[in-house]
Amino acid sequence: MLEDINTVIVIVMDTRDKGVFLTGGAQGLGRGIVVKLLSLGAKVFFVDVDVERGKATQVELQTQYGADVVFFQPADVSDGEQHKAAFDAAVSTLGAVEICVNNAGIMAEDKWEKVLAVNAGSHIRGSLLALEHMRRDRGGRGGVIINVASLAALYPKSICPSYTASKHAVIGFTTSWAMNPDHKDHGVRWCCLCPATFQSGMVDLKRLGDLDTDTIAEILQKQGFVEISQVVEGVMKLMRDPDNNGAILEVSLEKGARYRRRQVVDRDGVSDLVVVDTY
Ligand SMILES: NC(=O)C1=CN([C@@H]2O[C@H](COP(=O)(O)OP(=O)(O)OC[C@H]3O[C@@H](n4cnc5c(N)ncnc54)[C@H](O)[C@@H]3O)[C@@H](O)[C@H]2O)C=CC1
Ligand SMILES: CCCCC/C=C\C=C\C(=O)C/C=C\C/C=C\CCCC(=O)O
Repeated sequence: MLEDINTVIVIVMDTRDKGVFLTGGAQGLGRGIVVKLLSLGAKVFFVDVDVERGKATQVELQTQYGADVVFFQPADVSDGEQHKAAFDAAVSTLGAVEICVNNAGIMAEDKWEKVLAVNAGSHIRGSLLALEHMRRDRGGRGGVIINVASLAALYPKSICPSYTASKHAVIGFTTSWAMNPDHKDHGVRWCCLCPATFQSGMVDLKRLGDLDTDTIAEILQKQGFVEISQVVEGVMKLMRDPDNNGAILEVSLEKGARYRRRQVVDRDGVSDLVVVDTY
């Protein structure tokens, strides 16, 4: 009797020896992603505007993983020149960048121009720098760009309109590039991460400008937090599947990690968008 064997072989992106450029890696989610990638054998170049914390993180991680696999450069990614200089330094240090994580972000409703410059501007610039470097049709190796958005990219949030606008911009930009007809030639995948609230420097109520901290504390208490480790696993999920492009991955307490939308790359080109869920 013949057995019915349905074997599905999934080849995941191997992160070993891959060059990674990440923004906002000194603490919080960025640091969590750096640690995970180092544990999987990647080489990471991270930047942060917080010089002291960045240096301390570099020293700690070099002691644990080796001086030749993790590098920190101070940079304010709302400044185009600093951002480009840091990306160029990453390429010359690592040889090539195949994974770019645009993670740096701020919440400061009283400084909306800065919020847009960091949360949207640096994600757009970082993506374009990475695309230009990675694209196979111009001599690169292909790769993946992960843009860290938020649940606030998917819903209106009356408490932080500028932050919400900046995150909606990230989704619009990333998913539009994912539909680019040259995808097959350039070989660069585009993904967005949309986590719910997790404990980090951003959830320091002293840093939230003139927002009503009592109300916020009450809301956060009621909602609860996802773990950074869950969010980091979401990043890995986006990164690993080499056919995954145009994905929006939500990570929430209620639903765990689930795709809102993704576009699977067909070997002959870019397939139709697969709408997994709508809101
Ligand atoms: N904490 C949360 O609940 C959530 C955060 N996010 C997003 O996750 C990302 C990471 O945030 P967290 O880890 O929570 O915050 P965090 O404040 O702990 O870490 C952010 C890092 O980015 C750095 N940074 C800020 N502005 C920068 C600039 N101009 N140039 C370079 N580095 C800069 C900070 O110095 C900091 O080290 C952000 O994009 C944030 O919007 C998304 C959903 C939920
Ligand atoms: C001003 C609210 C502070 C919330 C905690 C700090 C950072 C959270 C960043 C996020 O990206 C979390 C995702 C979405 C929540 C945004 C605001 C929460 C407001 C409450 C709500 O309407 O859900």
